[in-house]
Amino acid sequence: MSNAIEVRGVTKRFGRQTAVDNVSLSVPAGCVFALLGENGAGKSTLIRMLLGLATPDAGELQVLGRSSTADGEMIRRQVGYVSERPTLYDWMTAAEIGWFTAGFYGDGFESNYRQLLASFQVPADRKIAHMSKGMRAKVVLSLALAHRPPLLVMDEPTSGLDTLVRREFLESMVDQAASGRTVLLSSHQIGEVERVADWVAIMHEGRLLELSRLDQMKATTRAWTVTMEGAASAPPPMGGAVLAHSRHGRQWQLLVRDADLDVDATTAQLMDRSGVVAVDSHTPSLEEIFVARIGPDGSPPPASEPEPMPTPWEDERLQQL
Ligand SMILES: Nc1ncnc2c1ncn2[C@@H]1O[C@H](COP(=O)(O)OP(=O)(O)OP(=O)(O)O)[C@@H](O)[C@H]1O
Repeated sequence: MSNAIEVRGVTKRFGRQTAVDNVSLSVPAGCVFALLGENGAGKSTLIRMLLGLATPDAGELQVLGRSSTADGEMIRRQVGYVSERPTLYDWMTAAEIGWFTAGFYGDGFESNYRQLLASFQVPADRKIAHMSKGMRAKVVLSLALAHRPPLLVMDEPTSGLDTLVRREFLESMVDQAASGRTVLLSSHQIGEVERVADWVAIMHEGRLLELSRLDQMKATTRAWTVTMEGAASAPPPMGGAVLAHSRHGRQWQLLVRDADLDVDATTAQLMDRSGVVAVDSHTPSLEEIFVARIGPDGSPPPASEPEPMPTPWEDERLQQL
């Protein structure tokens, strides 16, 4: 199993601001990998370094086996990139932009591009200036895919699009991954990312807080509601790491990470404790996990640090793929 992207100990500073702080991660080939984080978390800076558009102060980045610092131009030729603020020539039609861009790529670009436009139902003879945001986004995606890149990198591709177009866009990401392409997606749309991502990394103030397969993250994390007889001043003790806790009257709400999670046994143990009258639990959404890790107002999480999740290169199951 090869990795499409390798990032090792990467730091990037702008003056006194550390935009990316000692980040290491791997993106396995053929998956949809989502980079989540609030504004200013460092996602775009990391993506720009991967594509050789910014230089790290420390660490190494590799994309498709090439060094981002030494081979940035070659990487940008191989990768399909949708930037946060893509620019298109407004006075061109969709077809003219394809013809223009084809000059930078090899044979087949223009016919692939025309097919992609047709599949997204974008009229080739329409001027960019006369298109909706959603239609422009589809032109940008068609341009990024027309040279059939093995890796598609998208920085907030769905921001500003309406729900239906966002959904269509993200579903096409899953199709891309199903056809063997790797997709790196940076996004604020946590609910939608949850529907498409295989792997999730959560960044906060330049640091990587979570890195895991999404299914593994959800299988090892549980949201508990424990109702007490009276207002207890401390939450009930839990096995595993408490990512966040809060109290509402007689109820404690806890988000707990436990690699050896046994819901029935934990429920029974909690019910056995004096003062506990009811225990309820559910698998948390990615958004609940995100908020617990980042803190509701962007502040650091209040409770104990969780065990780090296995990194892609340590995850035995992944190595067997
Ligand atoms: N060229 C630059 N010069 C100075 N500071 C920068 C520069 N680029 C980014 N930063 C700062 O680095 C930090 C990380 O920014 P970055 O754009 O990477 O975050 P982000 O996670 O992509 O946020 P957003 O989702 O808002 O785009 C921010 O504090 C930002 O202001």
